[in-house]
Amino acid sequence: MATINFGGVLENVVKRDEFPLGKAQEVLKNETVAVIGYGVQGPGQALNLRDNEVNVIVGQRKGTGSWKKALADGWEEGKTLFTVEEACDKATVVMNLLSDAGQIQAWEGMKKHLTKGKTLYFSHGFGVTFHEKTGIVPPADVDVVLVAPKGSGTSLRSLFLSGQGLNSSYAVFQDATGKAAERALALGIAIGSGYLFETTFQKEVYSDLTGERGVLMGAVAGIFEAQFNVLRQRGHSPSEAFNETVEEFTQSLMPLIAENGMDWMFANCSTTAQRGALDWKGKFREATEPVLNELYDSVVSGKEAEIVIEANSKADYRNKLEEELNEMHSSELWQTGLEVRKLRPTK
Ligand SMILES: NC(=O)c1ccc[n+]([C@@H]2O[C@H](COP(=O)([O-])OP(=O)(O)OC[C@H]3O[C@@H](n4cnc5c(N)ncnc54)[C@H](O)[C@@H]3O)[C@@H](O)[C@H]2O)c1
Ligand SMILES: CC(C)(O)[C@@H](O)C(=O)O
Ligand SMILES: [Mg+2]
Ligand SMILES: [Mg+2]
Repeated sequence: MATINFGGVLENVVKRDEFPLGKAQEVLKNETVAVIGYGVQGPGQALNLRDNEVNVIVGQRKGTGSWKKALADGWEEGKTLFTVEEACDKATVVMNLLSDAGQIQAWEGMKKHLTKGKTLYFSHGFGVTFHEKTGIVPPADVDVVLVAPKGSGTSLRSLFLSGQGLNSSYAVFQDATGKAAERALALGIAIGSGYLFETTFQKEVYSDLTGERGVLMGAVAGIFEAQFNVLRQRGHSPSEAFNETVEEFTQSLMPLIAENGMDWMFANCSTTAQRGALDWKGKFREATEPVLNELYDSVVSGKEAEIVIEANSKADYRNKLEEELNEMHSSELWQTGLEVRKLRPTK
């Protein structure tokens, strides 16, 4: 553990140099780790574990698109690729990476195989925190831990391959063996996390649901649409509206924020831009803070969880999501984006 001063607040975090991969491999050397679910997070975590020489198998519904993806990634049926229940039976560490709604449907079948001393792992606090809605109550004699990468499974894999890492939070919900924290950290390192920060299942799900509905996805999508619409309605061309809203943000200014913070990005823009942005930033904060509080309340009350469970438990939930994504894809904003991306010079 390292104690880091985050802008005046001291926090303990776990870095790779204190919990090196060798230590993680040692902790996991006698374990059979089953990654259950091969959607987005499943492949990222399973492939990183495999490359880190952890004994890992995959459990997935047979015949699905995800099953085919697992085969294409080199998992072998009957050797390293099994049905969900078979994999849970073989495993000593069960990594539940089914979709959050899928976890409800699969729970009774999985629970049978969670025998004394095994570890049950999640990458979200959803199922356990909202147990009244999900029915997910782990047996008392298993360790229950969480490692939640703060980003897409796709980035978890690509950052691993480029030698970097995605930060993750970790939590222990139940320590039946006295080894739960060590196991969580070992798994966190072995899946390719950058640094790990401690949380609880409840705090993880509250912050995660807020973040993705807010700044990370919902808010950014909404504010892009709003500004693009205003510029188009005021007579600007698609090129101008898109470049001034999205392309400049992702290609020029966002990387500067990532590199050295917001003030650094501001400092690399004109004094004209800095003056105006500093003046308008407060208005945007005031306009959005009530919306974010409304969102947080909706998360805490369980309403967001209910919406997700209700929508994503339907047989055709994927079609419905795809339809909505297609609508986004075919909008003038994102069709402009499609063409603008093609116009990016290549080496
Ligand atoms: N997507 C991400 O990058 C990401 C990031 C951090 C945390 N998480 C968390 O990780 C977990 C997995 O998320 P995901 O986005 O990879 O999931 P996903 O939506 O891609 O689904 C994963 C798999 O679940 C399977 N599945 C769905 N319903 C099922 C059922 N009833 N029985 C058996 N299998 C079923 C699907 O076949 C799919 O392969 C979730 O808890 C999620 O909140 C995801
Ligand atoms: C990648 C995200 C948004 O961070 C994750 O929380 C998810 O649910 O997919
Ligand atoms: Mg999430
Ligand atoms: Mg998240």
